[in-house]
Parts: sequence; structure tokens; C-alpha cells
Amino acid sequence: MSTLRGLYAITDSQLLDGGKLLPYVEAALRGGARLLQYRDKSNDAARRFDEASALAELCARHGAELLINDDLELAARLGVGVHLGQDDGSLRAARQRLGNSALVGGTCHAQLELAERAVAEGASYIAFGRFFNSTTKPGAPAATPALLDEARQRFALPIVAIGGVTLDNAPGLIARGASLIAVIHALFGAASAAEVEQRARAFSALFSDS
Ligand SMILES: Cc1ncc(COP(=O)(O)OP(=O)(O)O)c(N)n1
Ligand SMILES: Cc1nc(C(=O)O)sc1CCOP(=O)(O)O
Ligand SMILES: [Mg+2]
Repeated sequence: MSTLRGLYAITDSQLLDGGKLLPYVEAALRGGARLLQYRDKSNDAARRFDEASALAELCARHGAELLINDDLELAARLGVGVHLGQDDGSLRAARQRLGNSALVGGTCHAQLELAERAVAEGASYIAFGRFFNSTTKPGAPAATPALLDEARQRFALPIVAIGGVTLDNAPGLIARGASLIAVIHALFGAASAAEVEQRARAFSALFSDS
């Protein structure tokens, strides 16, 4: 696994409905996204398996890593990574199930104590947020960019910043220590796949000189 740094694209069922999932994700990967998270809150297990399998193939072709949101079983079936929130099961169990080389990510909201625990349980990265107003998840607990200063000093693991991240506010997060910026709306809320690719390139370029 290459270093965890760059754009972390996360799918959204509403933004990517009507046949947009694969072309928009491929555009994000062409634009340099390093990680992709499949985030689908439905209970349609068959469709989730088919979509995640197709995304795994796309990621492999573009040298990116796929993680599944919330669903350790699906991640294990596909042999990919998983991202778990505080109510989604144990990071330690995920690490044991998926093995040492898998990506296992944990939500830490704005709490360094949660990050401490995620590190102890074998997380690959720690995710903080939401840093700004989020169209996708307006009710997520708020974090301030200053939290990143402290997190960077305390933890050696890669830090993910999520929540309302845009091309305008991402540079401030990267300057304060975010290794990955996780984006939904400002990436996939686009009128065409070409626009997604352009946005992904612009997000990725923010990492080239930092
Ligand atoms: C990279 C990243 N960070 C945080 C989250 C949020 O996870 P969670 O709190 O479990 O909320 P849902 O995404 O499941 O609604 C995430 N998905 N990815
Ligand atoms: C899924 C998610 N988790 C968050 C957290 O703070 O834990 S914010 C968020 C939504 C991110 O989407 P957007 O880039 O559209 O704001
Ligand atoms: Mg979750």
C-alpha cells in the first residue's frame, strides 16, 4: 500500500443515482483519488455486492484502494478495506478479520480520546470531522481545524478530514496536518463525469506541493 495521502472520494447514493455511480467514480479515480469509500445506506444486499464488486475492479485498474462503509462482512467478502463509525462495530475485530494489510478506518468525530482508542485497536487512519457545514450529513458533530494541530502532534497515523470539504477550504486542512481529505458533495455534486474528473484533479493537486 502506498502512503495514505491525497483525495479520499466517498460515494453517495442520491448524488450518484440514475447510472452515474460507475462513470462518476471512474472520473474521480482518473482525477487522482487515492481512496474510495462505497457508502450506501440501503439494505439491498445483492445490489450492494454488485456495485461494490464493480467499484473494486475500477479501483484495482486505477491503483486506488476501496473501503466499504459500515459493512465488515461485505469488505471481507471482497477482500477490501472497511470504514467504521462509533456504532458500526469494533475496529479491533475488523483488523483481525481483514488482516494486517487491509485498510481499516475509524470515525473519531472531534475527540482525541476516540482516536487514541482507534490507534490501539489497529486503525490504518483516524478520521475527524465535520469541519464545515455538510450538505450530505448536516447533523454530524462539529470539529474545528485547530483539532488537527493537536492530532498531528499526538498521532503518527494518517489523519482524514471530512465534512463540508471544498476546494476553497481544503488547503487549510492540509496545512494543519490532514493527509487525506474525504469529500462527497464538492466532488460528486457535479453536472457531468468530466466535471468530476476536473474537480478530482484540482483536489489532488493540493497535495503535490505540500
Ligand atoms: C472517512 C470517513 N470519516 C467519517 C465517516 C463517518 O462515519 P460514520 O460516523 O459511521 O457515519 P456514516 O458515514 O456511516 O454515516 C466516514 N463515513 N468516512
Ligand atoms: C459521511 C460523513 N461523516 C462526517 C463526519 O463528520 O463524521 S461528515 C460526512 C459527510 C461528508 O460529505 P460532504 O463532503 O458532502 O460534506
Ligand atoms: Mg457508519
